[in-house]
Amino acid sequence: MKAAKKNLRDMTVSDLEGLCTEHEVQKFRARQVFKWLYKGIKSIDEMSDIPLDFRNILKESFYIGSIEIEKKFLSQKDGTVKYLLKLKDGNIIESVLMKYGFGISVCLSTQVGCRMGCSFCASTIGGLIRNLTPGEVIDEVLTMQEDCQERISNIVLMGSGEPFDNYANIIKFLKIVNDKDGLNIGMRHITLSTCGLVPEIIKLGDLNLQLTLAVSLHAPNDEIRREIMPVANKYAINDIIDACRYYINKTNRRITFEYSMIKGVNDGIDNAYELAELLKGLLCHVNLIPINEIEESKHKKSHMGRVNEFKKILENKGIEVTVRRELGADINAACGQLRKNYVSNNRGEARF
Ligand SMILES: C[S@@+](CC[C@H](N)C(=O)[O-])C[C@H]1O[C@@H](n2cnc3c(N)ncnc32)[C@H](O)[C@@H]1O
Ligand code: SF4
Repeated sequence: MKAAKKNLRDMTVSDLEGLCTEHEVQKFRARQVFKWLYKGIKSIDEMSDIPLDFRNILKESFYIGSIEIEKKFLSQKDGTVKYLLKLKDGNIIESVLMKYGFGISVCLSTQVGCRMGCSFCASTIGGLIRNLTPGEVIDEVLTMQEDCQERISNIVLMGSGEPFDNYANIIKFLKIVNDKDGLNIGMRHITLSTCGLVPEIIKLGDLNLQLTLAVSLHAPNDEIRREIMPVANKYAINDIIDACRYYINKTNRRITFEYSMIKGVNDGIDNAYELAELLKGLLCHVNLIPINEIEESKHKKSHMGRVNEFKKILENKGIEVTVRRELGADINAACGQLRKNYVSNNRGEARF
């Protein structure tokens, strides 16, 4: 049986060079083909300077990916746009476009669903359906860029899914995004957020990519973390902090710790002191986020007064803190909420 065709945007320049070698085509054609993929073409036939023979070879095994906009929601409050995007196989993902003073930032999904089971997160309801390919994540960017008619300058991998649970594809995605003939977005304009998979934090540190790593900590100790994040049964908080220290030493980059504040669970004054102690001496920044409540979870958001008290304690201990601005609050702000409301599914169990 013939293998299914692949999205040509899954290929890095070196993958395409491999293809050239395989078909005895001159290597420089690889970059030529790659360049075309980011010039807005919809078919391989539009690659006018690529010899017909090679175009035919490409057409046998590849197509140029595209994603359909299924629905679009525009926030009346701040101009944030949330998209429900339909993949080739019919799966739905959500992506968000935000306008800031410095440019346009997009928040991308890396998987269809997620298997990590965090108790406050809508993305994990229904479990993991499948990983996104590098080209599909690229196509999220291109679809939003075409729709808004402006260049996207910043990327955050903070939509549905755990990027480190799809490590190889996400590294490929980063290479393509960063390539001057790809999307030409500098690593310093990219943030990757993880729930704290220790081996992958170390592997990424070894690559020294200069992107911003955000670690979703959400608790100052293992006991509270295990209550809300099943992944904490696999990786202890001290091992995460050690991996972060390794990452900082390798890259010289400041790490962001995400701390979603849940009333009565992780927002105690003692929790703030414990967190300050845990992060003492680390090159880091803490982002406090009052959780977005979702109907499937009993968690409630912390009062703003408590969030500010928590912030002050960390600041007094010398830790840099911001309280994250809530964008698109009027259009299902919690990540995964739009998709979940659109696709009805059974709750998936985390496997730890
Ligand atoms: C959806 S996750 C995707 C990236 C990665 N899986 C992670 O957990 O860091 C991005 C961030 O959104 C946070 N998040 C998820 N659900 C939330 C909610 N209901 N309220 C506030 N933050 C939430 C996560 O904890 C994480 O910091
Ligand atoms: S917070 Fe991140 S890791 Fe946890 S369930 Fe949501 S997407 Fe997955």
